[in-house]
Amino acid sequence: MSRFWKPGTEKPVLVDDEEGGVLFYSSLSSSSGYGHASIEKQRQRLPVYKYRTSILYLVENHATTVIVGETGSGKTTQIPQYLKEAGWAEGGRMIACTQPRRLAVQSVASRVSEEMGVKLGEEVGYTIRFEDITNADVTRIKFLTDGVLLREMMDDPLLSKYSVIMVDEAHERSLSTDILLGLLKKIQRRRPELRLVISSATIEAKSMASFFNNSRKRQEEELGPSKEPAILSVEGRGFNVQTFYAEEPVPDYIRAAVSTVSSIHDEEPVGDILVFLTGQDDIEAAIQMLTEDTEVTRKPGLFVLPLYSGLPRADQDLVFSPTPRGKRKVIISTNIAETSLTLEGVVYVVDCGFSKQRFYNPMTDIENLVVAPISKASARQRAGRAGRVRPGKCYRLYTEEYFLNEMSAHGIPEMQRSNLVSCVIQLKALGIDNILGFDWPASPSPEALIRALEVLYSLGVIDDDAKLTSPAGFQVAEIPLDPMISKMILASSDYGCSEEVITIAAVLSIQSIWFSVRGSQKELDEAKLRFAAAEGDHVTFLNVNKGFIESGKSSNWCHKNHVNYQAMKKVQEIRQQLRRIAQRLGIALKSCEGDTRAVRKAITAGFFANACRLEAFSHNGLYKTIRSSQEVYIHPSSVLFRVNPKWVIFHSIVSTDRQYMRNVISIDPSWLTEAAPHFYQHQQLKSRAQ
Ligand SMILES: Nc1ncnc2c1ncn2[C@@H]1O[C@H](COP(=O)(O)OP(=O)(O)OP(=O)(O)O)[C@@H](O)[C@H]1O
Repeated sequence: MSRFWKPGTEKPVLVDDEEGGVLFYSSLSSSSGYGHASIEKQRQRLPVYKYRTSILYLVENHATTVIVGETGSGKTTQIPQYLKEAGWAEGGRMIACTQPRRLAVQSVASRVSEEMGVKLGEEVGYTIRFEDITNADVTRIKFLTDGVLLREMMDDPLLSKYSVIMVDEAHERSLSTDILLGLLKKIQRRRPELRLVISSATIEAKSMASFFNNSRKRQEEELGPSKEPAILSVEGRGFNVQTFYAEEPVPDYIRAAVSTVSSIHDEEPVGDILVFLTGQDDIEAAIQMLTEDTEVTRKPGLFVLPLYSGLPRADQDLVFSPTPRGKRKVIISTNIAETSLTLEGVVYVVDCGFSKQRFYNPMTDIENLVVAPISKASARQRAGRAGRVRPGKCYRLYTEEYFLNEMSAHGIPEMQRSNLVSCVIQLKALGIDNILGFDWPASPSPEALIRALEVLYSLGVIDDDAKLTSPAGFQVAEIPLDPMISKMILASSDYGCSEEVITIAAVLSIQSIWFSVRGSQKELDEAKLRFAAAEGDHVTFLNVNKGFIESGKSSNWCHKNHVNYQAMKKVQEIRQQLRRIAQRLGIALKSCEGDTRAVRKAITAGFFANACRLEAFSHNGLYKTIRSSQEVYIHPSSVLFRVNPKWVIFHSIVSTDRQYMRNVISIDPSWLTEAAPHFYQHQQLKSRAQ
């Protein structure tokens, strides 16, 4: 196909054989105007339909049912509807279906409402962070992120309004999914009438079922549903997806992805292309290569769209819009498009084999976001974005040998590679006191838990008995952000700078506000200099935001200043949401009118644990963290790169050849003891200062 593909290796790895249960059915287009009878027919052609009776029988008779079925077989869109049709949403009860990602929640909710012929937000609705499209009186099927369901437990610990909770894409093992699974198991003991459905295309069904096996622990086994989980395997898939592997390892996956898109466009029949890369930077680089004016890469007829979580909603929605006539859509995405999504026109998938993943080391207390190889389960999910409404092709930018012999079957659960501060505060807010003894689907390391407790104690969020403090602990738990950011917002109230700190919190919630284009680093650096503040990146963000507002939120202004217009729009959206939450918590909205000392003190109140000091006599900008003496450097993207103030605080770490601090501000060390006297003793800072 292109120089990356070995002719003859067009083995359809994902299907059994030509006759292997391949079903053909025509697509239900969103704008098709098909009648309800036609929709019914389409639903009946999905592989899961043959299992409708078995699914309903198992849910009726087992507290937990684990359902495994190929991507596109109909689990997400159909099972909630079957449950509703069978009466599980009668008497004011609701059916919940969780997804790890916001985008998936929105898109499946809108699909299901369309299939049911109802208005989204009425019988079928969804809730994601900061957005609730449901109606408490009429919504019967509710799609939501697993994080949102966890938050609902704060008001309703037994989730009493739900009769069935379907945890979809459970193979992802995100932090929130695992906390949710642990808590649902607890709830089941108190609510025998609650039913759980755990579903995925690639889950280890047996181990999930054994986690939920409560049968030996209960006396009243004869009463109610069986406590032994049922496992159901849905056979059959939608359409054939042929898989192609790279002939040789690929040295530069962005270039390889671009070249594969070019080849598909030149040689393959119509159909949109979905490309998986790792993050915004990769995506922007690929888009630039695909649209730059050279004969090799510029392809007329391509309609290229980015897709990543930091993109404003309206721009994300473009990927679902019909492809313009005579064009081929190319969606270049992070793994937010990996699960549950059906992008109707997509026929070709290009998988780079990597994603950005968190890795936390409790010894150094450093969490990195690193580009790491994906698992086979992820690769299958990515391939599964093709073949949903017609046959498709998946191009893997790695060799078949690598896939078969080196790629791990499943990724490491996020619980075992994350900083657990957010997780612990959520459990505390739900009254789970014995965190170390909690029944986890995969236990986190005790060191990581202890580190998290230490940090929360120092933030003043938990007390000597490890209980949430009042009001600070409860307020921090209430803000749906990382506890360190939430604490920074709370502290801004004391320092009279909540407006500025809320802007900073909004900027820190997205990947980057800068528009970086390969080959124009110099121009970007120059643009940054126009806003650079001697105090560091956070204050620089305030300057950029001010410029953006003063320009009348102009895209032209952004373009001239190498600022990402989409990102700035998103910042304004998040800002408004955070202001509303702050008001609810009684935080006075106030500007410090340029008092950057106040702003930095508020940041220190949240991020004191990330303090570092420049090593004495360091000529190359070597810093050490105060807590664990880890060697770190200021990232070249920071305005403090080469400025090297003596004391700094960072927001996050990225690892490449070294550990780099991203988003850095300079501080006065006395603020550390002021903000966290338990964490830093004067002595410790003094000895470090020498
Ligand atoms: N928005 C949509 N437009 C057109 N067809 C759709 C849409 N959403 C779903 N479908 C059809 O319904 C099928 C089943 O989708 P569904 O999301 O329920 O499958 P799934 O088994 O949950 O897949 P996955 O494991 O990938 O999430 C798709 O393969 C597709 O044919």
